[in-house]
Amino acid sequence: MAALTLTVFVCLSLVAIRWYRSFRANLASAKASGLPYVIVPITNYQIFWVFTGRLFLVILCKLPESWAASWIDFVKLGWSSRLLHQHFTRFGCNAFLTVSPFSNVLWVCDAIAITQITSRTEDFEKPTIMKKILDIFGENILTSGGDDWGRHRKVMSPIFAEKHNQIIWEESIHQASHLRKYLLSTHMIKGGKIDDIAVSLHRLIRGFLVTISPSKSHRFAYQAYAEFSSYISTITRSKSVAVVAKRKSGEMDLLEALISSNRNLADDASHVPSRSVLSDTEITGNTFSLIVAGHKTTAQAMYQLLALLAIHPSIQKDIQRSLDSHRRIEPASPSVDTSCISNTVKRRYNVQALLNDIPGAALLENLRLFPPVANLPRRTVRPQRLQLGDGRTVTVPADTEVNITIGTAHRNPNQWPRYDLEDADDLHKFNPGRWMRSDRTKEIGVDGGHHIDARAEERKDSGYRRPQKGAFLPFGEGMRACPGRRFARTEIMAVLAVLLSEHSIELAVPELDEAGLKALSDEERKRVWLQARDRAMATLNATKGLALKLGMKEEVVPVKLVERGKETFYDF
Ligand code: HEM
Repeated sequence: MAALTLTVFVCLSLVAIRWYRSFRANLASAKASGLPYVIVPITNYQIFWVFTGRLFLVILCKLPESWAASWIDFVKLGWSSRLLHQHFTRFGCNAFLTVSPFSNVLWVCDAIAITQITSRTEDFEKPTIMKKILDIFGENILTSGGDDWGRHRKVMSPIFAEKHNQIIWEESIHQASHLRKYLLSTHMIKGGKIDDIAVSLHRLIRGFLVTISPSKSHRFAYQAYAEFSSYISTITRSKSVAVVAKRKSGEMDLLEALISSNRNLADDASHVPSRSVLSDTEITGNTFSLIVAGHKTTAQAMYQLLALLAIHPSIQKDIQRSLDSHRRIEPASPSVDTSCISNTVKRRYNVQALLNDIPGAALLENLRLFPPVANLPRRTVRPQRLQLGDGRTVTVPADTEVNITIGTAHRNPNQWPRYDLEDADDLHKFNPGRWMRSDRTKEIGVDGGHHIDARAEERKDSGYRRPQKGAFLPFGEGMRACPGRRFARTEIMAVLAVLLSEHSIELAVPELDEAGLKALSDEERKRVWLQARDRAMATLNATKGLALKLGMKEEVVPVKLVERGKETFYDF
């Protein structure tokens, strides 16, 4: 027993010495960096903290405020989405370091610095923690780096081509028509908790693939993993067969296009080294990456936009007017037959016209306020010089975890013009008008920012005001920017067209049925509406970053779909 105690004591002492040394080194490099810094006991990047932090936080939160006030926020996941600019203001800088025995973390919402970080992909690389989590079905575009990433991107690029937009539009219209039918039959999306496969996958990782664990959730997670693996393999095999038949006709869906692109490179192996071709496992990994990168992000953006429109009926009206004005004149009756909505809407709208008008501006404003990807993680291997917007040049130490806080960058008062000069809270408000070049009613003062176009490609297809480069990046920036952004925008426009051309989305009040709502006096109705609106806004504001959702159940805003003109709350 004494020997065991001694061994444990020696081991713990060695670990403590190691941590102390590493802390000293991290502190010294933070001091030399020229950046403000704060000392914290742990970083969110420690995998064991990601999964157990909530337990320890219960204890840490009981510490006297004088001990913990300076650092407690930084050990909580998603602090930047909740507190936004608060700590940046405290440090008087749009970038600062947290220093711990494990690593230094750079938190940054400075547009000039962000642009350098996202463009210097070798200096600021993707961290390996993502790799451990997202490689479970095979290496893929999300987790690879350097030449390997180039290989994945090259094989995948044909599936993001403009010509596939039509498939996306049509399929989205089709799916949205089902959603519309569902909403009309069940009356509302009930407020409640979200659960999905991502939760199961998260549990799987947390359970360290424990197939024989006594925990029900671990076993459920393993089952989800096994079923999903088998689903992806089956679908990939069947698509491989389909590709052979469809290769000439050019009528391939996205997965078929991916497989075909890989085969084309394989056929061309005499000109291209064969290592540019993806293995079967990598194809499976990339199929999974599309689901991870494309599904949750777009679903989240769509949900938030619908909730915001239910909270802002007058903006919803503007969108409906825009849908009306962009509706092509049909030779047949303009009234919509519910059974064939997909065909009518498919023919009626031009997605680009919608993107260029209020619906597109509302989407941008939604992505500004609630970017589905809240943080972009990067990492330095060597010390890196970085220029900040205030003119200073600092040195980010080697082995620093870099965290671009997108949500904070999107509401950074130093980089964003105010739309409404009289409203101090303007940047926290949903105001699609701020994007419209034609809306010159309230011209804006910019503190240190300029209106310059972020991407030539996006400039081409929109008449929007563009914020300073690095200040708006819901789809990332630089070489690793989201290749699916056009898809996402098309999908979301299709959903708006199907749901809002003949109907309105309204906040639901689960505690009152239709009869109860009808019986209310105007004054009571207004009170109920204001309460529902404040509750809904609080729910949206409490939404944390997407990555966090992998392990958490979140409240959603309850909404319902009603015929246009028969809304309960439309006149407030
Ligand atoms: C509103 C919806 C979406 C948002 C907000 C979004 C956001 C992002 C962001 C921020 C990144 C960059 C990550 C980084 O730099 O670390 C990214 C990358 C990526 N996205 Fe999206 N995305 C969306 C939809 C989609 C869709 C629909 C697809 C596919 C169909 C997709 C596929 C990808 C892929 C493959 C990457 C990795 C690119 C690379 O590393 O080269 N995304 N996305």
